[in-house]
Amino acid sequence: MLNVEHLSKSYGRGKPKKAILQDINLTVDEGEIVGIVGESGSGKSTLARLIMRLESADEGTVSFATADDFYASCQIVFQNATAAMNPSWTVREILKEPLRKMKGDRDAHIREMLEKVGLEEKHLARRPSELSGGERQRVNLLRSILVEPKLLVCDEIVSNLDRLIQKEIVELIQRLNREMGMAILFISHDLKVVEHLCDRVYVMQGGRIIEESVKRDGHFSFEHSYSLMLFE
Ligand SMILES: Nc1ncnc2c1ncn2[C@@H]1O[C@H](COP(=O)(O)OP(=O)(O)OP(=O)(O)O)[C@@H](O)[C@H]1O
Repeated sequence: MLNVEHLSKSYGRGKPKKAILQDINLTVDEGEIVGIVGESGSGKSTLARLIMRLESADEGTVSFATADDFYASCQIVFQNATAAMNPSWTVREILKEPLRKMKGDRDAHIREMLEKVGLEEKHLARRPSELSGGERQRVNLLRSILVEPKLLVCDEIVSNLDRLIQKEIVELIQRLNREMGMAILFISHDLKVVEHLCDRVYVMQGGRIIEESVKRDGHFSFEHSYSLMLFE
């Protein structure tokens, strides 16, 4: 469904420029949950931005099988739910915004989807500051899935949450995948969460994908020394 081929990106005006991504190749199939792991600075978020067309690549292509309306097919959730939301808006206003092009009853659609992420109607009248961290991340997630995308890119979405809320959000992602058939590209440096959640994983180091593994019997297996060290 998502096909990334030979993607490269550099930043800076100097020569040589700083290479951030080099010859990245990856796929996400329909209904799959795919992880991307790697240490801080390895290029994971840059890759997410390129996949979402928020920035252009220097070389390579990102293609999406059902790309007739990219916005409706592919959505992203970022780590910092607080920064991602207008603090003066109510949850209802925040959720209505991505549906501005929708024909029909936007309120009814929001009410129907609220339940999918474990929120209630009482949350609609609140502002982000009146929600817990877990509730804020649910609103953030809900905002991205209201258009029922085929692919959801999650960039470190459980990183700043405590273990219990992390678990709830991971279960929520699993449910969205199961019930809505949504494919997930889950970017994280939390290897435990990735091993639990993902069917397949790519390991990034220094802007390159150095290894890929498919989960068997609940575990990934690696050969590259860097991946072995990460997952040790
Ligand atoms: N707009 C930019 N201009 C210049 N350099 C950038 C820009 N965005 C990212 N970088 C650099 O690209 C490298 C990769 O950053 P990126 O945020 O993609 O890594 P990451 O793996 O997501 O890290 P983290 O896990 O800490 O978020 C870093 O060295 C960063 O400083």
